[in-house]
Amino acid sequence: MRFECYGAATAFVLPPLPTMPQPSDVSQVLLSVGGLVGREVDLDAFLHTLVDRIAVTMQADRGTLWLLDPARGELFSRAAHLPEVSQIRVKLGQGVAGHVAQVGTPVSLTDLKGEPLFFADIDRLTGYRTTSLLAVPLRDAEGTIYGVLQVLNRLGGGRFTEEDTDRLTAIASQVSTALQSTSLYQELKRAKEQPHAPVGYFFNRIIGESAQLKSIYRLVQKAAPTDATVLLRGESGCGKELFARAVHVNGPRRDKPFVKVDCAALPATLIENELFGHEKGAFTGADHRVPGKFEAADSGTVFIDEIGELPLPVQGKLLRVLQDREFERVGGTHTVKVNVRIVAATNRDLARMVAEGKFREDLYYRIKVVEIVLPPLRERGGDDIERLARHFVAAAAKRHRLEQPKLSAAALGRLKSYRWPGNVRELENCVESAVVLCEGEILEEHLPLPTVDRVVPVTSEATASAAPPPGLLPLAEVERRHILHVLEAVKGNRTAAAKALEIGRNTLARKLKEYGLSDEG
Ligand SMILES: Nc1ncnc2c1ncn2[C@@H]1O[C@H](COP(=O)(O)OP(=O)(O)OP(=O)(O)O)[C@@H](O)[C@H]1O
Repeated sequence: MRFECYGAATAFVLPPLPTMPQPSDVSQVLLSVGGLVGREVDLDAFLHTLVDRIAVTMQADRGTLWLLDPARGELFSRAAHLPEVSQIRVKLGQGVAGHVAQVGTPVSLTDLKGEPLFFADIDRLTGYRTTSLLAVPLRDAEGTIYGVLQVLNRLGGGRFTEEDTDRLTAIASQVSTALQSTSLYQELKRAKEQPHAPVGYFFNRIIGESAQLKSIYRLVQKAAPTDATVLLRGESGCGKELFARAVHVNGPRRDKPFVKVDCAALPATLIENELFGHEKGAFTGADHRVPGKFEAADSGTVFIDEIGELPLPVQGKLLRVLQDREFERVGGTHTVKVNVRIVAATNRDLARMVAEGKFREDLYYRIKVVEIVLPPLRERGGDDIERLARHFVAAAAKRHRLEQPKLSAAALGRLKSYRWPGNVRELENCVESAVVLCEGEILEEHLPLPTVDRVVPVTSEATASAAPPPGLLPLAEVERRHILHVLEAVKGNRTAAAKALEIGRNTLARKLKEYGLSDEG
């Protein structure tokens, strides 16, 4: 069994269930859930609501929707009351769910001690104590099993009755019908058509259905199961790290560490140390041997973010890791062998850096074995912007425990027409701010967006003009906003911001002061 943590997200913690819910009948669960399907905004949220409702209807403490990953012969928890871990995977035939998926008949258990079907490892690892359990198979329109619906711990004690089994079976058949109108169904269909393409948690936190993103999903699906080095290119905030994680969790190293090194966040002098570690006595104050990220990631993946910032001497050392999987720690002579996959990302034009002698050509070719170019948000089309915006509205409302606001047509129009220089990260921040500031409905005025998007037409003539046409921003304002965008894009890292702006850190500090922006951090 494996526990997997997808992406940066931590386990999905659900609000507590109401105590002792009133029993309601099957049609009632599905009636309420049916309404949600039509408004599927976020598949994760939808599935969790579904599991919530099922648990309440079945008077159970917890519920799990397991799905089958045919390529690996495993079941994975696609949505569950599972605050302890992100996901559980079990082999077909393993545990009650694995058994039900294999034989296709429901199982109800109460006396779990010594029960051979019960896989106690899950309880041991989560710390949850299962006292009763009911699991039924989920079948598609042709009757093929593709998952299991399971509830745990009947409220008030005792076992799940035969009537409960019938009720959960009826729910399972209706859940299957409901799922057919979600993108999950497409995912399952795809898995059937391509039996070697495993399914599950691959893109489940990546929002986007545009043609560009779909072709990227296909590329990731091809590249991930291999050990090929992947280079992700794209503007800041367009999802490079998210896709780097998708490459990792979809590959054979998914159970091993995913270790990130952000070259833009580190002074050049420290990058070598960070990647390769150092020996005791390597420099003043080095009183222990400290392993670097490559050692920490052994057997896993090292994600090198902003690889274009790597100083030339360190580039040589990285090349050796890529060629021979070995290196020496800083200040050491002992050769360390590592087994890592490398995924790198950049928003720089590496080919140009090669031409300018700033990036080693041999390293460039070594890292771009598979090159994935992520489109800027503005090129992904209005539909993807809308999907992302709705997803972020729901996520921000949940995070801040606010009622989910509506998104007015005008606000949505504005979001769709804006150019998003900071890409998805900027959209995420913009929507979050609007969710916090609005009252029940996000209007255009709640969106912290400039009234004029394009900085190009704003010239010194415009600012000098005695009567500038309305709507044109003063140059200083454009600069102020641009600095803010850049800072947001680099998560407030001033060294990285100064680099992106091609100005010194001191100049940046001066400008921040000048524009009344925080001088901190
Ligand atoms: N397709 C997407 N679906 C959902 N969230 C996304 C998507 N793309 C990006 N995000 C979110 O936007 C933010 C920025 O994404 P990420 O950090 O992966 O971008 P990046 O390209 O690596 O940025 P940088 O170059 O600045 O490091 C994150 O919070 C991420 O979760």
